Amino acid sequence: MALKEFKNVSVGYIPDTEIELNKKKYKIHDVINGEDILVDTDKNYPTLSKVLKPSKDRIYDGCPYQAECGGCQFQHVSYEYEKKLKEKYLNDLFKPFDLPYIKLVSGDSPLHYRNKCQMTYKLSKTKKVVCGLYEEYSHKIVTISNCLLQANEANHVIEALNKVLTKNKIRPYDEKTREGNLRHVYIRYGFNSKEIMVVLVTNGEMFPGRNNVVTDLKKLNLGITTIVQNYNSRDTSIVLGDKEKVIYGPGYIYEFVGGYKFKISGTSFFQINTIGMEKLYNLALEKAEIKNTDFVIDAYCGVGTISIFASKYAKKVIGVELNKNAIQDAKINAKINNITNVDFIADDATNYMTHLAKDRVKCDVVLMDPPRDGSTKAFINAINYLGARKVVYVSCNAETLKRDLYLFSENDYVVKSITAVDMFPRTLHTECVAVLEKDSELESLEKLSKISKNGGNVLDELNKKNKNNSNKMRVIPKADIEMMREDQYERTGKISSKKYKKY
Ligand SMILES: C[S@@+](CC[C@H](N)C(=O)[O-])C[C@H]1O[C@@H](n2cnc3c(N)ncnc32)[C@H](O)[C@@H]1O
Repeated sequence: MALKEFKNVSVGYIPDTEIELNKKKYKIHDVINGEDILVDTDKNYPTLSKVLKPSKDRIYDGCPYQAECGGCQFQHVSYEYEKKLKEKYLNDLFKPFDLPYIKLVSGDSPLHYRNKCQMTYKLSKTKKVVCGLYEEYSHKIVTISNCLLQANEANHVIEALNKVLTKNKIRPYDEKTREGNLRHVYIRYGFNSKEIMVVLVTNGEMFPGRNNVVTDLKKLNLGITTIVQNYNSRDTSIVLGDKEKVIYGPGYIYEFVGGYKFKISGTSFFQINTIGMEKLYNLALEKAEIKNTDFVIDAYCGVGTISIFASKYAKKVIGVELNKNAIQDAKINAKINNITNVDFIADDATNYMTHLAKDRVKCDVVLMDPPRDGSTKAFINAINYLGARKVVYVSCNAETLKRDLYLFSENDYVVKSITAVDMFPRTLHTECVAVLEKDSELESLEKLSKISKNGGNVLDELNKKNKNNSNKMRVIPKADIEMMREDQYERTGKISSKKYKKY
């Protein structure tokens, strides 16, 4: 083994360091700033062999799969150190906005917090059915029997299920040959309801041995309340296909959060950290300062969780979401919680907001929680026309949040604060709650000049624009509407011709 020593390595926000070997650069994972390390240079890709001088922040009781598994990035450091790194990253990233210090609020225990688990399958050398997560940047499956982030209940089901699958000679799906049956198993666990949903993702509808697997699983009394078969025969790395069959139980589970009951189907989005989720929503609503006369829009609403949390403060809440199944669940969720001031609409959020803006609808507060790739320019422009007093932007991707905050700043909105909630301990991710206010033009200009590289020029532009528009009720120019529609078309490939109610 050829070993090479690197002293006092330097690490940024992500716990890896860059080394140079034969004029090529390589990333070495799982190191801490200032450590001396020994690197094995024999392999195709050099790897960490030994830490010669460990940092005081290094821990040794983290996950045994950390070196190979791509699921976590911080299992080798103390949780305190991880939080410090994440907080520093966020404060540096959002520095141009000149905000109060961004605090990272802890979500929950850093271990066994995930209510959702998703495993991929293969045959072991001894022909047993085993499962695990992918290696970083690859589709090589690292066999895992007890993931430290997943709920213990889900780990128990996975362990028992693997034995049942082996006994019934189930063939795991092979990505290369596209043969075999079982692709993934996806589990949802209700920490509060104690209900468990098992989704067997198969390569198409045919699943020989399915009935025996289900019978054997039920006999084990693991607390499984429903089993669903999801068909996915596409050549894709997306886990779930779009067709499913309920094999046992109702096909969904319920979960209780913040005193509300939520119905969750296999394909609907639900926050993966149940305790963190309640903290996140309460923080977002505290920041939103909703009044009982307010019309609130909850965009990208999923199964309606934030809308339902907001309903007790607002006069009316509209939730909009692309996934039709999630909207069906959201409507049921409002009903089972006896909430009558919330409506849900299945549509692309940009499309919906653009139509509202076109119809000169006004709203008071916008709550938005888009997926990782963030929102759109047209969505943000539309909020300007809807005149929301406040926007609370919940984001699981700080980079796209930053991009979108710039777009808000080009409109009449000022970013007031960002608070982060550590919903995903031991991984690189965090959830941010950004608060924006429609503010006096003067303050917008001042902020914009601070954050823009060409502050002076933008100021002149805005001064001109504001002079023309001052004291006038805004009328959306036709060209702007076309621009919004085009932008929306780029993202979704379709424009709805639906007509919308006015509120
Ligand atoms: C991060 S999740 C938030 C869901 C919900 N707010 C929650 O906390 O459970 C983002 C949601 O946006 C939905 N979504 C994705 N693209 C969308 C679009 N273009 N328009 C509306 N909703 C969209 C997804 O289906 C998902 O439910």
